Amino acid sequence: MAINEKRVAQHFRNFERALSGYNYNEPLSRYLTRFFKENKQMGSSDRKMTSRFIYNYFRLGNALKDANLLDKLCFAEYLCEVESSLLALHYPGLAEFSSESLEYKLNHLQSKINLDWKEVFPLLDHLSESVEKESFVRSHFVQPDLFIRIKRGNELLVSSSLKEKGIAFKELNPNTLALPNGFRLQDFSKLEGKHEVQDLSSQKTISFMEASSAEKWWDACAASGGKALMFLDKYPKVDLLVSDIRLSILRNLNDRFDKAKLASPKRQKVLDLTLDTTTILGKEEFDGIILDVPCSGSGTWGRTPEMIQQFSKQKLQEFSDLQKKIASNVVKHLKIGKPLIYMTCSVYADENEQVVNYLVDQFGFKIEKMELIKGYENKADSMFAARLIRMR
Ligand SMILES: C[S@@+](CC[C@H](N)C(=O)[O-])C[C@H]1O[C@@H](n2cnc3c(N)ncnc32)[C@H](O)[C@@H]1O
Repeated sequence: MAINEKRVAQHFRNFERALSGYNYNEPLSRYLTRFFKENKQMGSSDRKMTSRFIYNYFRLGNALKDANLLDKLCFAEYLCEVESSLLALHYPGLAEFSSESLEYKLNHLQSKINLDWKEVFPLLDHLSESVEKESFVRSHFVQPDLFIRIKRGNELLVSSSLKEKGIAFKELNPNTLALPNGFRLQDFSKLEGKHEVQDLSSQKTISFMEASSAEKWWDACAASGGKALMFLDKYPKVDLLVSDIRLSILRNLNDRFDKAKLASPKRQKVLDLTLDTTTILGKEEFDGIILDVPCSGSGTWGRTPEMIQQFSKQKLQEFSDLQKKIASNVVKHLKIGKPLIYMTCSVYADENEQVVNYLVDQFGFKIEKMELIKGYENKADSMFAARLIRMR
């Protein structure tokens, strides 16, 4: 491979500039969109390389903290790519092994430069017990897939349209497809409203939400309705109340329902679940509550690796306290004998099993089903879900 040294140096300078302007107050993807808009002189290959470098850099998380920027990027390129001009230029000895497995390359860097995989991801000793630590950490060097959930009744139409266009996809079940990352679904206007972008593990949580037609349910942290859309696609006759602390996000929910050509849930409320909910809901009780609580999002950091360096024990404690408070406040609105579906997109026991155990101890819930859904085995996010029955 002939290396254009000037181009490689230019790509590295672009990366340095993009990185130094990032202040972590917004998602990296949004920052980069703005950065590219403000730097119109950058061509498409410059933009592509800057994105690649900055994402790969963040994938190293907290490892190699003392290494200089160029070295760190080279090692990240080694782990994340099978071919890299930057690596070939600066570390030709490593570049020779670029096409080896990730496991091999991690071991190689461990022996060569003391890279310790245990330093990549924060607070590994807090992970839910069933997470296999090394595989989980390793998964952060690979970009997850893009998953869609096909609305019931549209399975054939969506998959045949993609086939017609020669798009390679994996069918995981009739309603779930994995697509190559970066695939521009928005270019397929014909398919609008017939599918939702939704991670594989998130789709799996539907098995925790078993409901019956005439029931009344509450999605208490509905956000823009990812779970609500999935729930009502399966249980269209359930009477669903959706609420969130943010009014703006409920507007997004309505937009998504409009696009999906589904009637938005009739009952919507802005509700802060850390406060007394009876002022708004009175003594209302539900046949089921979906509680997809605010969390660290640590099961999704393969998509947002910029978050890895920002996390701390204190933040974890704050999330765990908030989750216990929110869960405690919704319990009184659940009928006895009915399920609370507690969910996070976190891999930390403090936000998962520990909150469930708290609910069991404080309110006598029975655990019907509980699982850390291991997305890292399928190029997907990891999530936690539990179906808890109120016994008293
Ligand atoms: C993990 S997201 C929910 C995702 C959503 N269920 C979905 O599937 O798209 C958590 C939501 O909790 C909301 N939230 C945060 N603090 C809250 C509070 N104190 N009371 C109610 N909702 C809160 C956030 O606004 C956020 O939309």
